[in-house]
Amino acid sequence: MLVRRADGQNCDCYVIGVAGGSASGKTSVSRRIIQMLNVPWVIIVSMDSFYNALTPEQSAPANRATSSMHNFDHPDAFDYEVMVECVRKLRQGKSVEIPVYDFSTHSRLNKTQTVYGANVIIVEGIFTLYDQKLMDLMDLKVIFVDTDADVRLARRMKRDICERSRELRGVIEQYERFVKPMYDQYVHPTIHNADVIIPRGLDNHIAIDLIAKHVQRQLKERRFAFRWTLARGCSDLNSLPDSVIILKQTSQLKAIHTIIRDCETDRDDFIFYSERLANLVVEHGLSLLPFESTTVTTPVNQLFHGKQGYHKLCGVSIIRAGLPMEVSLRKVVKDVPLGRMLIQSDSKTGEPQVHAQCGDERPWQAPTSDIDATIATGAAGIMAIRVLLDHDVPEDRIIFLSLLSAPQGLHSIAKAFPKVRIVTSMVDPGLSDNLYIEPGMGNFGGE
Ligand SMILES: Nc1ncnc2c1ncn2[C@@H]1O[C@H](COP(=O)(O)OP(=O)(O)O)[C@@H](O)[C@H]1O
Ligand SMILES: Nc1ccn([C@@H]2O[C@H](COP(=O)(O)O)[C@@H](O)[C@H]2O)c(=O)n1
Repeated sequence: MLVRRADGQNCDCYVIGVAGGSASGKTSVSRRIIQMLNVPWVIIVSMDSFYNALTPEQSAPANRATSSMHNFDHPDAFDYEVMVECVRKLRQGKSVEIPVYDFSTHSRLNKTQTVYGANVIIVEGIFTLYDQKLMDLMDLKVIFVDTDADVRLARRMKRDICERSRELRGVIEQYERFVKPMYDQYVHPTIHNADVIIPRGLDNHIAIDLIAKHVQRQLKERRFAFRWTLARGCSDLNSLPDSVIILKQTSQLKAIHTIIRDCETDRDDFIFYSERLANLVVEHGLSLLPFESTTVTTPVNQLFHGKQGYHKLCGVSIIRAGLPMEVSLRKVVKDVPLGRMLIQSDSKTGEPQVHAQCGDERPWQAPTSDIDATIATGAAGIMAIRVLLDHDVPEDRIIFLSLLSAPQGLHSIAKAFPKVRIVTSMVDPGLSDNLYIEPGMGNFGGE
């Protein structure tokens, strides 16, 4: 069953907004909710990242001396357009570049942080319940952390001096001139937009527990949605994303596929020919690696100008379907470090879940080959790639190798991770009602 919201959108993830005065505990409450939720892929997006950059005049050294000269507590201090676009994309499972804000210089740094879509997105900030377009993206709108003003001032003094390089006098001046009046005029009235109000913030264990349980229930109800949303999210099955590389459809390749797909083929032949197919895919994937020029001396004392590159490679296979391909990678690249991931389908829902990850003694390095025998909806592939990204593997260094794919899965992975290249030996027309590739090659890697 595909769960749909009243506005007709697919429920692909759950967005919670956390609003409240400065130092009321928004960040702390958001982190606590993550702990209590205990689900994979939860991210916090802070409004602080979307402060407008000061004008050159405002940021001149003379004016920068104290933060009490600028009003950072007025709703206009934020770039809602960019923020709404970021949250919208994250909600669709796409990756975004979030600006990095520096509180000591009141400016955006020249770098961004790549954030990937998640199951739950927590958006926190003083004005998260101010902008209608932002609130329209929220499922739980949300928690207004209402904490006493004197408690907030005390926390803010401590935090701003220790973490934001501020002087005590400046913190108090800023508080009296901007923080307090803006809170009374603009922040506090947004309490009317909240679905849930938490007095005392982090100390209110019961309220936080209730919220976590509510979100868990909602996620449970939607657990069918992930694979179905991916499968149905692709409208154009005839064209494929640019990041997909399909092996040349030669007669030899088709002959190998014919043997593997034939239900009459015996086990030995199946293993032999699927290994041959895996070798072809692995070899093609390796040809995409960056190679450096090098020169060697031949046995007749002549120079040969060649290439080298395998030393930075690491393979990660998705258990169990990816294991036969691991053998091919080991055959082609001697001593390649290998990691493995177990992504199992939930027995009732079929939803993929990461159960275990293990690497060999060497850390996962870039470039990395992520290998799975088939890509159907792309759900397991997306999970596997997220794990690699969490281990700081750059997206553009990941090459996903697969023997057989469905267009839906290729589109899903490419939409979420456009920089990941996907090599596959063949693309079948589509998916069956129970989300198997058709005509397919059966349960590859099964008993
Ligand atoms: N219930 C609490 N008890 C004690 N300190 C707290 C509590 N909640 C938050 N803090 C502290 O107050 C400061 C501001 O909290 P934070 O969660 O960052 O607030 P916000 O995100 O609303 O600005 C942090 O140093 C945090 O550790
Ligand atoms: N350059 C800046 C930008 C913002 N502030 C203050 O930060 C507060 C919001 O952040 P919280 O984590 O406390 O929600 C806001 O009240 C601004 O006054 C700043 O001091 N300098």
